[in-house]
Amino acid sequence: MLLRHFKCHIFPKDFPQLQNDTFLRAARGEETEHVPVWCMRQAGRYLPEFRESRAGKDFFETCQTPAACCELTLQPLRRFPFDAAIIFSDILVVPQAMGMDVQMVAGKGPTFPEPLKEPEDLQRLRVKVDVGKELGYVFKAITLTRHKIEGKVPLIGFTGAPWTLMSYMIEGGGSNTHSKAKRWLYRHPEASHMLLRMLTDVIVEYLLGQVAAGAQALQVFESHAGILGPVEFKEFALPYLRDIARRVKDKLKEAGQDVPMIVFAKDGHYALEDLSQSHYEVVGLDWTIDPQSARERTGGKVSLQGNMDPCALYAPKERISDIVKKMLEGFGTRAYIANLGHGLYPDMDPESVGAFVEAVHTHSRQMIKQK
Ligand SMILES: Cc1c2[nH]c(c1CCC(=O)O)Cc1[nH]c(c(CCC(=O)O)c1C)Cc1[nH]c(c(CCC(=O)O)c1C)Cc1[nH]c(c(CCC(=O)O)c1C)C2
Repeated sequence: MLLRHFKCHIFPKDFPQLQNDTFLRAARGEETEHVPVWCMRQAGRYLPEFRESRAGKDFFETCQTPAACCELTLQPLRRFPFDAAIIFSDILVVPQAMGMDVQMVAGKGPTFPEPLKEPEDLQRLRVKVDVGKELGYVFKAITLTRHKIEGKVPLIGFTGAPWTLMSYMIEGGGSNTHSKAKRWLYRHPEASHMLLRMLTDVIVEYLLGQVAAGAQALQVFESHAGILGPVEFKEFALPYLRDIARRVKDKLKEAGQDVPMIVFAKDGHYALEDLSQSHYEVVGLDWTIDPQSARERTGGKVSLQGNMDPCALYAPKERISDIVKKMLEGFGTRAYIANLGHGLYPDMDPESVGAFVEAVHTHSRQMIKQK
């Protein structure tokens, strides 16, 4: 069913031609004239126009309104010469599609009023999720944005990874220890695997639907990798990350499509070697990893993305420029996508973001010319 859905959606959309494919080429390890750059949470509260658009509106209602998602996605591009855009949405729309209630509580963040407590609670989840019906609003937002972006830069689709989503579904929201979710791993390993498999199935369809709708790259956020150790990561996170990439790629190949995939496992430095052999073209890095050692440990198998400490944006402009230069020297200019090591924070100065983008472009152009 999916492939049919797929084929009839991929071709007739007549999207404007892509003008800047630097990000896609870097993802594939090809030469570029400058290092491409984008920021996680670039569509976010550090922009006054974002705060104005979001004011007084429910967060998930905004996610369900394609025109609003499109506008929020495009806002940062009007200010800065980013080389990619990421669709405005949230990772928690997947648990919603599986039948869970998630609300955005002011001052607290996303909250599940009835989190999963015991394995029996898995029965509350939808057995078969109709992804087109439940998440069609994301696909519409992607298609609309692909048109409105006018081919300026590629559009990235995304999802949360199974372990990260599982931990939210059990914790009921953000957590410092994630001990409720980790309790499942140690006490209910079979039910944990069952939930992770259910999530994986939905995520695969969700990502394929995003590509069919117009996404030109896909990022998988394993934001809670750091709460696991190497043993648990190998058992409860890595197999599902691999399965997602393999299944998505197999289906895309059948449809004659090739879309680069990025895996970002926050604080998962212990898994870097494994991640670089997980069928993703790009491995995203947080700032706790030294660029050179990341290159050595991934052995030239993948492109790398990251990893300036977001807090470096609090530094004066000249210092940001120096930090960027060092980062570029560490990673090298080939097979590299500049980004922060995690998302932008709401109190960051848009001008510093501009300085970051400019420093990446200016220094990398110079370095590439001197090669
Ligand atoms: C801007 C925003 C988003 N989500 C949330 C906000 C802030 C709330 C608001 O603006 O009203 C709530 C929002 N959504 C979430 C949180 C974190 C909650 C917590 O764990 O405490 C918050 C505050 C959950 C979430 N949501 C997301 C992640 C993975 C990335 C990461 O590690 O930060 C996670 C963990 C993904 C996400 N979320 C969002 C994007 C948009 C595109 C972009 O990056 O520009 C993306 C990619 C958008």
